[in-house]
Amino acid sequence: MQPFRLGTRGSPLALAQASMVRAALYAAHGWSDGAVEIVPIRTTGDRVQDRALADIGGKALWTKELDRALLEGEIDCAVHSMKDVETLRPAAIAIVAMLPRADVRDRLIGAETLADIRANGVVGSSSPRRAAQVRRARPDLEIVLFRGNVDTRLAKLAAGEVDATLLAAAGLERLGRHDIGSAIPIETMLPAPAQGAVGIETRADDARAMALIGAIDHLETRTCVLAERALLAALQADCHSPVAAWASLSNETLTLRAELLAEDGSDHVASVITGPVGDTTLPARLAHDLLERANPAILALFAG
Ligand SMILES: NCc1[nH]cc(CCC(=O)O)c1CC(=O)O
Repeated sequence: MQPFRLGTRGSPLALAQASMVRAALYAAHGWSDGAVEIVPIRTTGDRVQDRALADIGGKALWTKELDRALLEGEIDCAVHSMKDVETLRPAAIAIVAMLPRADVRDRLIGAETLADIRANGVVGSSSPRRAAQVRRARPDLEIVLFRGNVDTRLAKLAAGEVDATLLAAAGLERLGRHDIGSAIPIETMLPAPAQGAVGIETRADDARAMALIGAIDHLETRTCVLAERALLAALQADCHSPVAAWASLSNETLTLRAELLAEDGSDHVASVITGPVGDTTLPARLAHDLLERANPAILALFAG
């Protein structure tokens, strides 16, 4: 039988995530070694390292080549960090499953807490959300563009290019580097929508792949992450928009928290909504509340 082909980006983090999906498929279906083939696909986002991804085409940079390979049948499914997947997906592609979510927090590397970074210090980040949240806590800090994979960033930090940087705990964990830096509490730094979640997409008309992948879905994770993505859609946020969101689920009750920030962190608006998990109006209602209370400087970054 032809192996089940699992498309992924080729970065160390992406390959680690693809291996996790392969292991989950082996466990769910009792498949033996070789039944799944990991197919690395190079994306534009992997090639361009010197500019913020928001400035060169946004999240599509990570998905375009994988979408093409999926739609043309070169792969049977595509594995993504859900954080990097555009809010609006082609109708022919379905987000079928997510692995159990990892730690959603950011980790600070180079200092124990934001308060410990030296006065007027420099923090490396290319995330509008992290930049705004850091400057809200520490308006004296300078934020400089910082991209590249985890090892590249850590090397730049070690070389003294910056005093500190921030990385998702989930990515560090998956690379076996969970000991690096210290976790920033969610109350200080609400994470990016979908942070910590690995998702798998198939063609919407491929019933076999949908069933095989559906078997490894972690429903709680998918429910929460889809609520966070629905919020982004309702906000008409793009990757320039400093937005944080985190949904959690307990006893069939969904709690969705979110925060919109001014780019320089000088202003923000935060809100939370709670309701039955089946109530699909929660994300749009939260978005409405946030946009209604946001000042013009924040509003300019949202609603298209
Ligand atoms: N934008 C890059 C990216 N996409 C997903 C992760 C981490 C893994 C995750 O959030 O699931 C990272 C690196 C980071 O933000 O530190």
